Amino acid sequence: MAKGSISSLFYLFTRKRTTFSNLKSLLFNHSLTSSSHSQFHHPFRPFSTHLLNPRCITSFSQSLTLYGDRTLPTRPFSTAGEDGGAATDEDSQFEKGIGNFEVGTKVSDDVCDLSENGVVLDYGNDECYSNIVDSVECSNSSISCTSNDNRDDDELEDFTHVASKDPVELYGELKSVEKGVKLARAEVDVLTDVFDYFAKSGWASNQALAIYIGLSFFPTAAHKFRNFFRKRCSADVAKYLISLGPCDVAVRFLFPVFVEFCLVNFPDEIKRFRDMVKSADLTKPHTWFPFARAMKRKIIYHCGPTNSGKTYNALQRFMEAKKGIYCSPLRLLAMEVFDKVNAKGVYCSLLTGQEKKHVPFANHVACTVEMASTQELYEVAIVDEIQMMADPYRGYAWTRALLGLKADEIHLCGDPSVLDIVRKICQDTGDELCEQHYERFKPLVVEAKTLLGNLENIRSGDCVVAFSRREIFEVKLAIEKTTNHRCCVIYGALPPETRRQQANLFNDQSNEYDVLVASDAVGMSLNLNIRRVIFNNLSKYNGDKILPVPASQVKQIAGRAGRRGCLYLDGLATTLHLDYLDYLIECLKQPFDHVTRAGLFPFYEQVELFAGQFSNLTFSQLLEKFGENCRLDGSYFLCRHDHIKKIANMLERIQGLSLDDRFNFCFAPVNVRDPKAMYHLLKFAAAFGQKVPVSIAMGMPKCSARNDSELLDLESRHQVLSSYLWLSNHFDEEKFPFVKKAEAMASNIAHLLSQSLIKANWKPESRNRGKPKAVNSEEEQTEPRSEFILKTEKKDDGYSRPQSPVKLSPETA
Ligand SMILES: Nc1ncnc2c1ncn2[C@@H]1O[C@H](COP(=O)(O)OP(=O)(O)OP(=O)(O)O)[C@@H](O)[C@H]1O
Repeated sequence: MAKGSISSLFYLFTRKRTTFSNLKSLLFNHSLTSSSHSQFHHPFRPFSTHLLNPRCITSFSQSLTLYGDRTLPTRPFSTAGEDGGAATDEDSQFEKGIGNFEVGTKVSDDVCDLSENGVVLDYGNDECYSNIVDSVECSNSSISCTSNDNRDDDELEDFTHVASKDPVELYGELKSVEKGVKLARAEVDVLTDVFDYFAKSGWASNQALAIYIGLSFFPTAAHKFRNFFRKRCSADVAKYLISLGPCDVAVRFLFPVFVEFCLVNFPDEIKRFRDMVKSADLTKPHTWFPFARAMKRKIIYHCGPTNSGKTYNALQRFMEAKKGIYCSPLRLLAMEVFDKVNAKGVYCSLLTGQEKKHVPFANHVACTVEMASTQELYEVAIVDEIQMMADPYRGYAWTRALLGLKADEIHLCGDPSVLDIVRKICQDTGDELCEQHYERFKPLVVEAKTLLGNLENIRSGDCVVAFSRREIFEVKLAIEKTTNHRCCVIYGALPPETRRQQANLFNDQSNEYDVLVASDAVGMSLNLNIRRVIFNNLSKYNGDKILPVPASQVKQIAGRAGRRGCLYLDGLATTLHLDYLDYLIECLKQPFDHVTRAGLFPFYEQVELFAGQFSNLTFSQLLEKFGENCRLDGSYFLCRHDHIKKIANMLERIQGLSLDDRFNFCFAPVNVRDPKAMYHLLKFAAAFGQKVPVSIAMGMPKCSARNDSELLDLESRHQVLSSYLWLSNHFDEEKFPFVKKAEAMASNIAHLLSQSLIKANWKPESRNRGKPKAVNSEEEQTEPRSEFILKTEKKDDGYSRPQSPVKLSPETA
């Protein structure tokens, strides 16, 4: 008997007694020793790569170096959504992958015909296949013999001529064969095991990604391949595989033939998966703006701390230019620039998500950064607060502006934290970068005495900074109770008009409102007559836990004191309590962070392209899948979009919305933690979906707030109107015919809010019971009430004294 046959029989004898798990451990042992038999079984053959993606070649050659090692090669690209960790858990990956791609899968005729063509053996159907697998899985007997990997050399037939066969040639031979060799049932069982092993191979499925066989489609492809192969394979090839048994060596022998098979038989599936991968490709974002790339742009980075004249200088160039755009992080700032520039005789329009104020003959526009046009040509563009490109939620808007603005000169204003990343981006875009470094006009002095925990030490021109709405009103109440000072308040949930009114009230020296109590919303660019910034505390709730306020933010806020042009010579910064002083000093001493990645988010067109690959996913699932599958360069991160998914989920059951509509609705500015705002958004979307004019469906309060819940109600109502106006600007205006009414209502409510704040002297309530509304910047956050109270010390005056962040978090100790 030939050596090969002996070894086959030997294998066949043992396989029936092998449990599936033992088979796995056997294979594990086998793979550890596989290098030893590679020398006589399978001189590793290069397979045809002329049709393959270069990635395939790279990853395949990587795998060569790992040959005989159990480590799986690095996946060529991120497909976490499909395999969820294929490299580490082959079985679970196999389970996960099965069937997902089956929907709509079209197998070419050649493959479909196989079942009717030249059937030699009778177990090519799925039932038989699963029975065979089951029989292996159900067997409980343990292994009592060694695997074929441990056989003596002289037991083995020489299969070098098979092992070294060119895969294209081998595939050609298989294709041309009418009828394969007739095998005994036991031999067929072995072959089935070999192909079963192949179908479950993490290595093979991973490598197949390089020819765009997705992980979910891989089992189907492997199954078709098995049918094809088994019915057409020649005696020597069959014997060779039987002699190998189910092992990595067999997988590596089969894989190149499998590649040829897939390229011929699954062009549609390959194209579909390639399109999906391509559509989730966010690499090289600078190439998304070919017109901007065709321009010779000069980037001027005005780089320095707060109050150093960066924006002032950039605005000088803006006003000199024939045509300019100013991109602001906040509506409020866009409005300020709009007013300032027009006051200087330079016609300038205003464009924010909520309002369009077109000034006749204006060539300039002040807009919020998300609204910046990448179509228009400008002489000068300003992108203010450029460090926001690292913002986890909104960073993409700054990145887009930097990459896409078509302007001869682009002035970036911001701190140095994103300087490195801007340098890198300019290298990619080929733009000239010119750095202008600035120093603060006035020194910032830290008052070591602090307020010793006593708000009676408040002085005129002080700004107390607190990090939640509740705290702001508590502090205001305490100051007004214990001193003769009156307080203005500024926080993110207030409409820009109200914030502006409060800022003017504070800046105006002729009234009694000489103290400001504000959230970190005060940190961005507002020009305020602040003598001293006092941190009420230096910890804030980040939506998950209470953490120390980051040093960059502390600097930005403290920097508001003593701005050029204000009444006070020096800028002072201190804390309410001595406990915080060290942390404040530490923050102010710290150099700026060096951010290495900028935010990115796909355009609608990219999401639409991606959506084309999946017919049955909801928009939220689509975003999830995109997030899992997208590829990014090392210089970028995908911006967080939890709030978008939240809205997407809420709108899921609304009929009549296209993908485009959903995308737009999900970007509407709404506090996802405000049930009233969410409810109205849902109503707007429902009406829009029914193709009826979207009405505001909300009454107008008659008077200013008399308590905190009425104040909260006004804030919510303003936000609903703000969403309505935003939607009217992002959809066909005919669908939102009550714009004028919404504008009037919003303006009235902003006025009522201003009036309410002047007399507000009540204890703060929370919007959601147990979850007080935080007011930190534009991105509102909430904090768990119970946790917060737990971490504060109640004082006799009813004012809560928070603990030092150093005590709250060991990270800062
Ligand atoms: N050359 C100047 N002449 C007159 N006023 C100036 C000059 N430079 C700056 N200012 C004023 O100084 C204040 C701070 O300037 P600016 O807003 O440009 O600083 P910044 O560095 O951009 O600060 P931030 O980062 O906080 O916005 C502004 O009120 C501005 O009008």
